[in-house]
This record gives sequence, structure tokens and C-alpha cells, in this order.
Amino acid sequence: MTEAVEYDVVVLGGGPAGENVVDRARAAGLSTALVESELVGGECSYWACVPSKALLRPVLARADARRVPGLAGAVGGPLDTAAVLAHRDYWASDWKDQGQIDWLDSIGAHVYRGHGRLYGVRKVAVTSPEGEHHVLSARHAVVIATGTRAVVPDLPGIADARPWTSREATSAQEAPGRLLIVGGSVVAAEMATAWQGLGSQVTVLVRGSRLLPRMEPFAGELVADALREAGAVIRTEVAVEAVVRDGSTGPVTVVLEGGETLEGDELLMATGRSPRTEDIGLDTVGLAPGEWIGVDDSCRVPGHDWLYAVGDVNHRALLTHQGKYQARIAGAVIAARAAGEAELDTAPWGAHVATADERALPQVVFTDPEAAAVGLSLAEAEGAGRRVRAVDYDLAKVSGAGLYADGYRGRARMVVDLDREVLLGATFVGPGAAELLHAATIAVAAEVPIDRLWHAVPAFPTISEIWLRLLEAYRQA
Ligand SMILES: Cc1cc2nc3c(=O)[nH]c(=O)nc-3n(C[C@H](O)[C@H](O)[C@H](O)COP(=O)(O)OP(=O)(O)OC[C@H]3O[C@@H](n4cnc5c(N)ncnc54)[C@H](O)[C@@H]3O)c2cc1C
Ligand SMILES: NC(=O)c1ccc[n+]([C@@H]2O[C@H](COP(=O)([O-])OP(=O)(O)OC[C@H]3O[C@@H](n4cnc5c(N)ncnc54)[C@H](O)[C@@H]3O)[C@@H](O)[C@H]2O)c1
Repeated sequence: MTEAVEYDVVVLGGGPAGENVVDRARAAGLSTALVESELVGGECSYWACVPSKALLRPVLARADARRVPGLAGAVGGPLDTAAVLAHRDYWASDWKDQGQIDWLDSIGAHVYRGHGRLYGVRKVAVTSPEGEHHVLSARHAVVIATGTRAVVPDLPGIADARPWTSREATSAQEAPGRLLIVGGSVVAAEMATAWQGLGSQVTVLVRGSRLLPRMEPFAGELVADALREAGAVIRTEVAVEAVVRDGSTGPVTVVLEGGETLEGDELLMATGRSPRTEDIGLDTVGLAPGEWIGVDDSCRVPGHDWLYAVGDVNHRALLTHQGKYQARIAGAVIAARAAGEAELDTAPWGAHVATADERALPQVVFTDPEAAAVGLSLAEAEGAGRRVRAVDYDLAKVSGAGLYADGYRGRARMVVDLDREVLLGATFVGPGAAELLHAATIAVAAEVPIDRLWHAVPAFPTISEIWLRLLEAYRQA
């Protein structure tokens, strides 16, 4: 090994979480190195959020347009799939990260390309693609931000079947004729929406009883209804037992419990994520390789005052915006400790704790209809022993929704803490619902009293009038 190069902060993994730690550390005047083995920008930029939303946007825009009288006739035909895929390629920066590298250069961060591993306390060893070795030493902090990869269950025949994971589903260069999807959560629902809209015949095989199992039940029900209307097949409570694919380009067959078989041209396994921690030197500091990295609310790894973990890898919330939030919190903690500040602000909602991970976590699922939720669902609130009431309202009864789309279908729920009269959570499902979410996130994070929300008047005729209807329903009950 060569002599160590010293930095204030070394960040392992250049996805959105890692990049944001670098940004915060540099803003605090700390010298910073970033180690990245693939593309700076991470899963989100090239094989997840960004390309998936580029595929979904035309599908959702067409669905919306088809519900507008006078416009529907003009958008009856198929999408121009080649144009959609080209636009997706543009948004994935053609799988090149020069833009990110230029930005890191501009803020004075040093990038090491290669596989990084912890190399004992405060050290990271990097092996470049050319086989060069570097040892980086951190004066203040090492931050692990290595993210996740797709989990593919070990089913008989699965390796020979060469299934798609989220990477192939977001970067494919043509629409498969028939796409089988195993899984019922967010990746399954979004990719079913995208590829059915782009011309594939999609079949979704759900192990549980509904789509989107972590959201309020009506979310998965409304999304499944719409997918079926778009021509997809949604099968619930089915178990895949084996997969068969003979030859290199032939169809793939899925064998269900009970012996039924289904044939497709591609098979997407949308069956969850595992942490990329099996080969990052965790054993050199007494941590278990291959596990999620547990952290406290300041994103510090207990027992290692120099080690932090942000983003997917700490398993607090597998979402880009939340990983970036954790990065801002961890960056503030590192900067405060480097400056010798004696006390950290770790009370709930303080500058040095990621309280929103637990209390106000927002997520939008970009299906048709969109499903947007923040905070606790009714089941989660009741499970936590809170005294709550759920208030539901049919979004179609809001004038703004009716004007937005003919035959609008959607539903909203707010979960009210009856002891404090504040919102613990809210869910909106319907076309255009994504942009309703941030108001709810503010209400939940700021714990705005219901009495004060009454004075937050939604403009007429927007879909946001759902807020007024929910509050009226709460007061009238
Ligand atoms: C299909 C799909 C769609 C999604 N859509 C959304 C969405 O719309 N909104 C949303 O909020 N979230 C979405 N997500 C989740 C989102 O992609 C993740 O939460 C986010 O990418 C996590 O960021 P991260 O920085 O923690 O990790 P990653 O983005 O996974 O980045 C980790 C980086 O670390 C690098 N790395 C790993 N190991 C090493 C090593 N040993 N040495 C050097 N570098 C290493 C990797 O190459 C990678 O670049 C989606 C996920 C999927 C799969
Ligand atoms: N718009 C967004 O915010 C967005 C979009 C996509 C993904 N993501 C995030 O990425 C993460 C990964 O999403 P995901 O949908 O891949 O994973 P997930 O962990 O949310 O869901 C995996 C699903 O696969 C099912 N499953 C697991 N093994 C199975 C098997 N052998 N057979 C059948 N079903 C099986 C599980 O029951 C579960 O419902 C999530 O945390 C999600 O929040 C976010």
C-alpha cells in the first residue's frame, strides 16, 4: 500500500446521499474525497428515480390528457416509444457522469474512481479500475453511502433465466412484448405502469393481497384498478416457485405454486433491495459485512465516533430525498464536531438529528393514479398505540379535481392525533396528487394545529381544496 493521503472527510459511495455529504463538508471548508466505483450520481440518476420518471411522465401525461374533454381525441394513439426512450437516455445522461465530475471539481472535492473499502479506523483503501491502490485517511469522518442493489430470490432456474432487475427495467432499449413482473411494491407498480403504457403486455405477480402494501389500502386498490383498465393483469396471492428459460433469446416461463405456468418475453424481479456492504471492509472495524449499517439519529455508527452512514445503506428510508436529508444532517454534525462545538443540537427536530425519517417521511409513487403519502398510515398510527381518527374524502367531489379530469377517481385520508389535534399522516391518491404532498409534509413536520390549518385557505378551484373538505369532515363528525 502507498502512503495515506489525508482529507478531513472521506465519503464512500457517490450516489445522491454521498454527493450531498460532500457538498455540506465542502461548504464547511473541509477537505473532502469521494470514492465511487461506477458512476457518480448513483443508482438514482442512472437506474432508478430519474430514468423511471422519464419513462413514466409521458404515460401519465397521456392518461391525464385522455380524461380531458376536447383533448382526448387527439391523444388516442400509442406513445412514440423510441422518442420516450431517447428522452429517458437524455435524463440518464447517456449513463455518463461527466456533469457530476465537473460539479465536484467546481467545489474542490477530490474524486477517486474505484472500489473503496474501510481499512481500519479512519482509513479507506481504493483500488482503481487500472489496479492502482490508494489509501485515504480521514481527520474527522468517514461516511459510508454505498446504497443498495436489487435482491433476486434464489428460485430454481432463476440464474439461467437472466431476469431483469430495476436496472434493466429502467434502461431497456425496447419494450418487451410480454413483461412478467414479480413483486407488488413500488418498483413493481411503477414499472408495470411505465411498460404497459409503452406497449408491453404486463402481468404483475403479487405475493401479498394488494399492491403498495406499505401505503393505505385504497392506494394499491386504485392503482390496481387503473392498471387493469390499461390492460395489465394483476394477480394477487400467487407464489412463484421456479423460472425456466431455454436458449439465449427465447421466452421465459414462470411456474406458480400449484403448477400453473405463465410465459413472457422478459421477467422483472421487483423483490426488494439489499445493502452494498459485503465487500467494503466492515470487518476491519468490527462490523458485520453484508448487513445494513445501523446509525443513531445523527447518522453516526454507534461505537465509532468517526464513522457515519447515510442513504439507503442505513435502512432508515430507501428514498433519494431522505438520503439527501440525512446527508445534510450528517454534514452539519461533522462540521460542528470539526469546529470543536461542544454540544450538538439533538433534541427532536434539532439541527443534528434526522427526525423527519420517523415522523414526516414523504413518498410519491408515480403511477396512474399517483399515490402520495407522508407520516403514519392509520394502521401504523394505531399500531403505535396513538389515539387517532382517520378522515377520508372522495377526491372526485372536489371541483378542482373534476375540472382537472373528467371522471376523476381518487381518495384522500388524513390521520389526526386526537390528543394533540395535529396531523400524524396524510395520503392522497389521484391524478395530479403528487404535488399535493408537500403541503401535508409541512403540516406533519411543523405539527400545525388543526385549528390553524383551518386558516390555510386553498385556492379555488384547485385539487388542494381537498384540505378544506377533510377539515370540514373532521369538524362535522
Ligand atoms: C426503480 C427505482 C426507482 C426509484 N425511484 C425513486 C424515486 O422516484 N424517488 C425516490 O426518492 N427514490 C427512488 N428510488 C430509491 C432511490 O434510488 C434510492 O433511495 C437512492 O438511490 C439511494 O441513494 P444512495 O446515495 O443512498 O445510494 P445509491 O444511489 O445506491 O448510490 C450508492 C453509490 O455507491 C457506489 N458504491 C457502492 N459500493 C461502493 C464501493 N465499495 N466503492 C465505491 N463506490 C461504491 C455505487 O456505485 C453507487 O454509485 C428508486 C429506486 C429504484 C430501484
Ligand atoms: N417513487 C418512489 O419513491 C420509489 C420508486 C421505486 C422504488 N423506491 C424505493 O426503492 C425501494 C425498493 O423498492 P422495491 O419495490 O424493489 O422493494 P420493496 O422492498 O418495497 O418491495 C419488495 C416487494 O417484493 C415482494 N417480494 C419479495 N420477495 C418476493 C418473492 N420471492 N416473491 C414475490 N414477491 C416477493 C415483497 O413482498 C415486497 O412487497 C423501496 O424502498 C422503495 O421505496 C421508491
